[in-house]
Amino acid sequence: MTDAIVIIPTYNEIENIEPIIKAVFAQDEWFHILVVDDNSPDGTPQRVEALQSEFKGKLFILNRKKKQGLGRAYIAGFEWCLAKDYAYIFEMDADFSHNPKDLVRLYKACKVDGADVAIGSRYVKGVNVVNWPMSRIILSYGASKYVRFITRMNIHDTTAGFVCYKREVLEAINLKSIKFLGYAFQIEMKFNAYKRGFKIVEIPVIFTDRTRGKSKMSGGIISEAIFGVINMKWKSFFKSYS
Ligand SMILES: Nc1nc2c(ncn2[C@@H]2O[C@H](COP(=O)(O)OP(=O)(O)O[C@H]3O[C@H](CO)[C@@H](O)[C@H](O)[C@@H]3O)[C@@H](O)[C@H]2O)c(=O)[nH]1
Repeated sequence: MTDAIVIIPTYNEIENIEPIIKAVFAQDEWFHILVVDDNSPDGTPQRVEALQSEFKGKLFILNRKKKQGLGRAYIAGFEWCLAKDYAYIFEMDADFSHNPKDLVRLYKACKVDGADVAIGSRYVKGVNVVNWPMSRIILSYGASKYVRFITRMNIHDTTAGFVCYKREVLEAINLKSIKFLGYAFQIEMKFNAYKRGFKIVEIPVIFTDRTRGKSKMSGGIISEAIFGVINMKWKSFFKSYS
């Protein structure tokens, strides 16, 4: 019986979805996968469904009606996983920017070494990013520094999207209260775990930019993060995290 599931959010990932599913199952035969798709028009959900008979009982898909952002997709995925009895719930991109081989390192950090949240971190020592344009590195690294300054969280990679959460963390966070839609969602989740005193560790990983398909990064996602973080910190003065 497995205790771990990897959530992979997808929007138009037809070129990546089959290889990433196979790469995850190749790491650990016990991992399950939940793909959360926002009605991708490129056939991503149909490709997942076609693979379900090959990976019976361990590959699941949550089909959502329309594109509502990374945050909403993950919240729906977390709720799905919490309704089952998974103890370790992962976030991972579909596009191989996160190396599936690192899944086991994050898993062990939680299961063996006792972390509540294990972050696959690009910025523990310097910048471990391959093939990103300089503008994107500056944006991401700058965002992490900015968030660290505003929130005072002792985390280097606050926007990381490669994370293992212990079930208890997701149960403690009021998921309905998580408002951000884009990558700021990643910051809000970590802030909530940090405020509640959960043990958060950063496992150094190398992030490699996608070679297939397109990033969904947009100006709206950036401004949500810039202004949203200040708002989140301000509201935290009046909020109880117990
Ligand atoms: N279901 C769904 N999935 C989405 C949506 N937007 C993005 N995704 C999926 O979420 C994953 C990450 O999206 P990308 O658009 O590839 O992200 P990125 O630009 O490479 O951004 C990376 O860096 C961010 C900032 O550091 C991270 O916050 C982010 O998680 C990711 O690792 C991919 O699997 C993509 O298909 C959405 O609205 N809905």
